[in-house]
Amino acid sequence: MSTDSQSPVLVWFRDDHRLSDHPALAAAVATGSRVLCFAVLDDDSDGLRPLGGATRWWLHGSLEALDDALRRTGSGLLVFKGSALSIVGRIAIEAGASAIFWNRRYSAAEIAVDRAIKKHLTDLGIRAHSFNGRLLHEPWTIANQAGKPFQVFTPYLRAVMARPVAAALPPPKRIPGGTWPSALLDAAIPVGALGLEPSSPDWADGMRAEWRRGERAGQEGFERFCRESLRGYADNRDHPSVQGTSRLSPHLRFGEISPRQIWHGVTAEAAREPSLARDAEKYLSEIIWRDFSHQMLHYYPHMPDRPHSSRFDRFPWSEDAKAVRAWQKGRTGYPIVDAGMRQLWQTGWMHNRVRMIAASFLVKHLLTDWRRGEAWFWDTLVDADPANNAFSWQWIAGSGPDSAPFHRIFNPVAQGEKFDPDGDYIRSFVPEIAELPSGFIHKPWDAPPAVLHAAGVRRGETYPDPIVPHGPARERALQAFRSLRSVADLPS
Ligand SMILES: Cc1cc2nc3c(=O)[nH]c(=O)nc-3n(C[C@H](O)[C@H](O)[C@H](O)COP(=O)(O)OP(=O)(O)OC[C@H]3O[C@@H](n4cnc5c(N)ncnc54)[C@H](O)[C@@H]3O)c2cc1C
Repeated sequence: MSTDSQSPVLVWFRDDHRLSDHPALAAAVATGSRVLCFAVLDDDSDGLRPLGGATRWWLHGSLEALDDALRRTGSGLLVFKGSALSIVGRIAIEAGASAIFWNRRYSAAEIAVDRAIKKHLTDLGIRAHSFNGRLLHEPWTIANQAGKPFQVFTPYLRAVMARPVAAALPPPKRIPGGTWPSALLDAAIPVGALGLEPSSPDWADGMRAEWRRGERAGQEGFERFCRESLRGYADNRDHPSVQGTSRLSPHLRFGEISPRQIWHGVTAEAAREPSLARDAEKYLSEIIWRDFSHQMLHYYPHMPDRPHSSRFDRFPWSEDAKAVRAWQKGRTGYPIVDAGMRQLWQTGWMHNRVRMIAASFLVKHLLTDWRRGEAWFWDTLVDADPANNAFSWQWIAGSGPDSAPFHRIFNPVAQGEKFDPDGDYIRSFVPEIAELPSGFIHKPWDAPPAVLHAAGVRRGETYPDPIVPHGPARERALQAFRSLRSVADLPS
């Protein structure tokens, strides 16, 4: 790739906040030109969903860490705010750039923005080069025998497993940074002035205590996972009181580690130690779920907004604001649901098994439209991801492609007893019932008065009774689902 060696080239970072395995950065450095790096906080482009509170908090630390890493390597990061379409052309012209490099994005709205920018730059004689830095395989590279996107995960998984994954690139040793023109230095906004971190009130203490943001933290987290938790992952991943999963989701969300790095790292572990094969395969299948949900969002851009299966268009959702509030605050009276919702509020993350239980409770026990839950997770998860979040909510609601059937309704007590048998997870997030013996921790309402008294629990006062009884709520959900079927079966 040749460029005018007098002119700088630009690298536009977008949710790929790392130096290693960054194909756009590597290609920019390979030109031999000076390399100027920037990011854009874009809350304004049509169709791009503004970040929620927790991801804004993460983004602050992620951009600071990226700037720091770029500075240590010879460059640095400028951050601009506004619609990318209006800003990126201006940056390229004022910087006198000969070319711009970025890693591709996959939602329809993102692609539309990128295409428009590319055209604008090309008209100006500035070359735009794009790469895959986000997925194992881009959506259009995996198709079924009819050349169509897979709708079902298992054959998709098989197709991916049969393919090689491109090697992960090393970080550049040195980036030949350049000088930004003063007009752009003036237009850029220091990360601290972007207003990404909450101030009054500052609700991020729990997240600060839980997480380190940035590439180094992501890479170290991955090494720790391989050392300590990859063995046993297939069994432990369902137990929320065990450190059994990688907790890499926010790092993957912001591209502080790439799926290729994970793929090759885990594959190498399994090659070194064949007894890890089952755990490695299970873990890689989760990384493939991530690719699959990105493929789905790419081909079905409505995924966050409306049911994929149109029969759910007329689902008789109920609007019980008080019940939704109790769910959000972790006050439903079902300890496993409440523990999950409080973990989410305190730390910005929730264990996958508990996400499934809590989401199912909202959609099926409370008959709340899954979009309400999706929006709450979007605002509160540090890993809130347009593809994974929407796809997972539709999966739970039964309206998505290859979903759990609607009539599979989790019993929150049985789920708690199965996956948190001693109640350790519940005890860490629902302290007001922590003294209950394990036999009652999942159903405090069954505990005799003496047991409640000894544990300092006053039903309905220190801890709520269930806001809906399981049996009737389950019946109501099934009834609603049946009504849908009969409506769908009517001749139109
Ligand atoms: C209702 C609901 C909403 C969800 N919303 C999100 C979201 O906004 N962002 C998000 O990253 N994940 C989401 N998930 C998927 C999953 O819960 C998280 O990816 C996982 O809990 C993250 O923890 P981990 O990194 O320790 O996972 P691990 O078990 O260590 O998995 C490794 C990685 O694989 C990917 N992955 C794992 N499970 C899934 C899955 N079911 N679908 C797609 N990718 C997966 C993630 O990138 C994850 O970091 C959601 C699940 C549910 C049920």
